[in-house]
Amino acid sequence: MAAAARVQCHNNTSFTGSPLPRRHRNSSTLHASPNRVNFTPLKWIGDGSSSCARTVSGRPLKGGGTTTVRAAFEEEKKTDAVNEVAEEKRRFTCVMKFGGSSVATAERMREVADLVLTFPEESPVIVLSAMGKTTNNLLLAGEKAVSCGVSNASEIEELSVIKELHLRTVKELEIDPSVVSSFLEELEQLLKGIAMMKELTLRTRDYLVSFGECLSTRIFAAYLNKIGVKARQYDAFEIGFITTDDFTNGDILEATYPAVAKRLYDDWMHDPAVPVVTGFLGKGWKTCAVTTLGRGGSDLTATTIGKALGLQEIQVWKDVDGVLTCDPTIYKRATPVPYLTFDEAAELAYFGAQVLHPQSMRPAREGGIPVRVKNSYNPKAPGTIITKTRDMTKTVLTSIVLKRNVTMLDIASTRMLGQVGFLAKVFSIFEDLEISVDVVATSEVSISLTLDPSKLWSRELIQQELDHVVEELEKIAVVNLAKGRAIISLIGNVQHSSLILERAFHVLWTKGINVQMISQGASKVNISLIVNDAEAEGCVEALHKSFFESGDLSELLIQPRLGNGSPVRAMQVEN
Ligand SMILES: Nc1ncnc2c1ncn2[C@@H]1O[C@H](COP(=O)(O)OP(=O)(O)O)[C@@H](O)[C@H]1O
Ligand SMILES: N[C@@H](CC(=O)OP(=O)(O)O)C(=O)O
Repeated sequence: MAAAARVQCHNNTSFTGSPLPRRHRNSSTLHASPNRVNFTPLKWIGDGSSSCARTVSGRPLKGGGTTTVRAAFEEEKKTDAVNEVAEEKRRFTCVMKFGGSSVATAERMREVADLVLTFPEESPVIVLSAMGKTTNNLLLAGEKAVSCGVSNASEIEELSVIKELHLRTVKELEIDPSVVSSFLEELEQLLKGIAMMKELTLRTRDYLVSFGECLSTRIFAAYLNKIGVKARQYDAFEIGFITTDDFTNGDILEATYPAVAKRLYDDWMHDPAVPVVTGFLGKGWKTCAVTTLGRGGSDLTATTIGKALGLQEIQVWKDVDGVLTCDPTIYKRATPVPYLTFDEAAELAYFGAQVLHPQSMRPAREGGIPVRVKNSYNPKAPGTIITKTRDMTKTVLTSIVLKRNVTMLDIASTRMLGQVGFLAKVFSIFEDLEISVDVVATSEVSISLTLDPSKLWSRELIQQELDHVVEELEKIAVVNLAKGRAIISLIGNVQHSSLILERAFHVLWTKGINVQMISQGASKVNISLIVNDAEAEGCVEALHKSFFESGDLSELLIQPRLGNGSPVRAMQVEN
């Protein structure tokens, strides 16, 4: 990231300003001008009437007469003003998002603040998630409130955990507890309200979980101010993050980009301060109520800001050394993947790698902004850099992703409808019921597909919805429903699909595993295999050993030959 310190201006020259107000900077620099944090000392200061005048940039002025000198000086001032506006617009260089694990305690908040200050040439926008497990605790507290009775709402264990964590944090960071106290009181009132109503709607659920990010960002901004770094807290739903009204899973609307850019730039021009923005939250465009972007949605907040401000880089700081070859909690010998394309990262996230939010690559890809995944516990690790393209010549497999608890449906046509009508009808049933389909394999008269469990909120609902789906499908087909399946997604270069499949099937055959369905995504980076859930972890481990721990697979790549016998050139996958 240090390399990114040099900021590229619109006019294609570069400057090395330090717009980040920081404790090391003297206050006269900071307040040199209300609109400028970065004050470039003039090499020559005067009224421009001297015949031996030099320009502010130190170049001798052409011509000697007073009028000429003054005119040239005025001209340079104008150019400066234009450049200054260009510079001001380029004030923010990157967005730095820190997840819950990165800001779990006071100690972690201190370390994150130090980390931000380690890059003195950067001028970041900070995005934070809720501290540690706060989102989970808020959700549990809400669920308990529904049935605990008003008089017991204050005693909900998770409420005490949340209060204790945030009050301890402000105490340890030596900041004013009023930063959080009114929020904690309001949270308790909200839980009493839920207890009184005996219901927790999705809208209330979103409002409830928003307390997590509202608290963490207020604490962090107060801490930065305390250590002399001027910072300003923002609730995303107040600064233009406009979403659909799909509570718990809001989709960012286009209007967000200009609105967020305007607000952050305007505030910066008026009174520069490091923005500290709540991740995960938005405002429904019709209801004007607080929405959330789906679990892990702070990544999406960060990439949205990156695109809105046209930043140089989007950084997402996690508790792992980047995107790994598989989930380290499934198999601990996973290793970092240094480079990924947006396509690979999106596919990986969509198929269940918790490390990135599934939608978060979209704004980065649209804005052409590189995303760097780093470890806040180990900042020296290079991490993963995600870009539009990368050299895929030697890439076979990049990562293995496991999605558990998947339901598979085999749907065979009763031939009441023609081939086209059959497929259309099947998918319209899923559309009507708003059920998301993950992996599909189809023949003329039968379809096998899997349903995404995370799109359905609770277990009861899953059963209810499944019954409904089967009922509808049985009007046109014979349906076989199989629960307890898992999707193993092999993310890599599908140009080498034969090699990938040969390896994968050999490994699974050796283990006596029966693959129940296979699908190759149109994205050209994903091959999905469906196996029994109970066998899935063992499969991932065996596949990992074979693909990543037994020599360089690229050496096995046989240069494909064209018809005239010449080798195919190195391939660059375009997304
Ligand atoms: N392929 C993968 N690479 C890295 N981490 C993964 C992968 N798959 C799953 N994970 C999990 O994602 C976690 C990091 O994501 P997340 O919990 O969202 O971090 P944060 O809360 O810090 O944003 C890791 O601790 C790891 O367990
Ligand atoms: N706090 C929210 C949003 C988020 O992005 O969290 P994290 O960055 O810790 O995954 C959640 O837990 O879903």
